[in-house]
Amino acid sequence: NENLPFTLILTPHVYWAQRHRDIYLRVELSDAKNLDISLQDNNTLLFRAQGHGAKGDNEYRFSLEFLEPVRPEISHKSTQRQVDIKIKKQEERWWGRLTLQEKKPLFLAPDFDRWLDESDAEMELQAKEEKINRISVESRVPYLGLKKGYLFMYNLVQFLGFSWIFVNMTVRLFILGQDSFYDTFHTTADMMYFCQMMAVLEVINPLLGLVKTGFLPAMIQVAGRNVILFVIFGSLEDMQNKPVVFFVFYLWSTIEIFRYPFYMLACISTEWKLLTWLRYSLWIPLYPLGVVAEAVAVIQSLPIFDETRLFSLPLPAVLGHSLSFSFTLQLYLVLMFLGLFINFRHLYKQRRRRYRLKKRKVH
Ligand SMILES: CCCCCCCCCCCCC[C@@H](O)CC(=O)SCCNC(=O)CCNC(=O)[C@H](O)C(C)(C)COP(=O)(O)OP(=O)(O)OC[C@H]1O[C@@H](n2cnc3c(N)ncnc32)[C@H](O)[C@@H]1OP(=O)(O)O
Repeated sequence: NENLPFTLILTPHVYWAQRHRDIYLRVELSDAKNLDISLQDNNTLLFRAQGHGAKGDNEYRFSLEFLEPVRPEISHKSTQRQVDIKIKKQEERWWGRLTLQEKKPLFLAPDFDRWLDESDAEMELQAKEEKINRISVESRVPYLGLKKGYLFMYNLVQFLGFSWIFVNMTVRLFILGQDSFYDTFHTTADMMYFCQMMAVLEVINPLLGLVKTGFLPAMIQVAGRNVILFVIFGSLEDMQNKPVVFFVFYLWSTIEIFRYPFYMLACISTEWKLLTWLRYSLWIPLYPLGVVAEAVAVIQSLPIFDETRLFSLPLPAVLGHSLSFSFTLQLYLVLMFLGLFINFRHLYKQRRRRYRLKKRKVH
């Protein structure tokens, strides 16, 4: 009763957190009724309600004089467990503390469920603004919808192609065992040709600014695979029934059945954590293994090129007959390990960037 001077005033526990624009208060009062929340002098919040708090069913009150002025509109929501209050700051800036008085009231504590420090809150704000900008730009520019549609379809087609290869090889491996190694090329090459020809778009896409991929890593990836597929396997029949084809195709398709669905989800702004982890982790064992398998294929092809003189370079008579293509391939072997180094570093950076960003968002 307001008229009785010795009435005991009960205060609920209040937890707080802030963002650059807002203050959040969580009042520990269950089944709160007769809520009276108001603002005095632009910076003092007065709270009164009946509910179940630390001292049982009672009327609870508190007041908070904020460090800086806040806006008059206060939104609140009373649930079975608590009362949530959101207050907008008048000036959009970070406060050093909540209250004007330096000493924190006893009933007040940080809300660690919502707590962010200033730099994390800045990141959150930036991410929100980026998302809003993206959505508003996307709704205004139909071309962006077209871009996402194109990328989604491209990734879907690649996913289906590589899944077909992967499943086909796996089933044959289970049924035929090691015998399946020898005719991988004849059973899957057409699909691999199709997928790898399509993959040329992965070099064009960054050039057109459609994806953020670097041109060089994409070029190394696509050119590297196409040399193996079209020059080593495609042009030498003797290479086509070697087991190395199995290992090369299997390593390529294993990563792609995770990478393309990851991109598909990115196109519709969705993420599955496990898929993201697989996309940014599987390359760690697969990439070096892939390069080793490709190097074995190149090494195995050297004597065949020497023998068949295919793609050999005619030389003036004084320098000999012709320069075997195997010399070019030996040079290529060195390039391959350079390519491995560049792309391994690139993928490592992409992984770090992805997980550093994620970590910051989680806080
Ligand atoms: C210059 C002449 C060179 C001649 C060649 C000489 C050397 C040859 C050596 C070659 C060695 C190759 C060996 C290799 O063939 C062995 C294997 O492949 S073994 C199997 C394992 N392999 C892998 O794991 C590699 C798989 N490939 C890749 O990861 C990519 O091709 C690569 C270019 C290497 C890296 O990808 P990227 O840079 O795109 O990284 P992100 O996935 O993080 O993407 C960056 C952002 O762009 C968005 N993005 C990219 N592509 C798409 C797409 N198709 N659709 C939608 N969005 C896409 C992606 O979402 C990222 O966006 P955000 O940053 O917002 O998340």
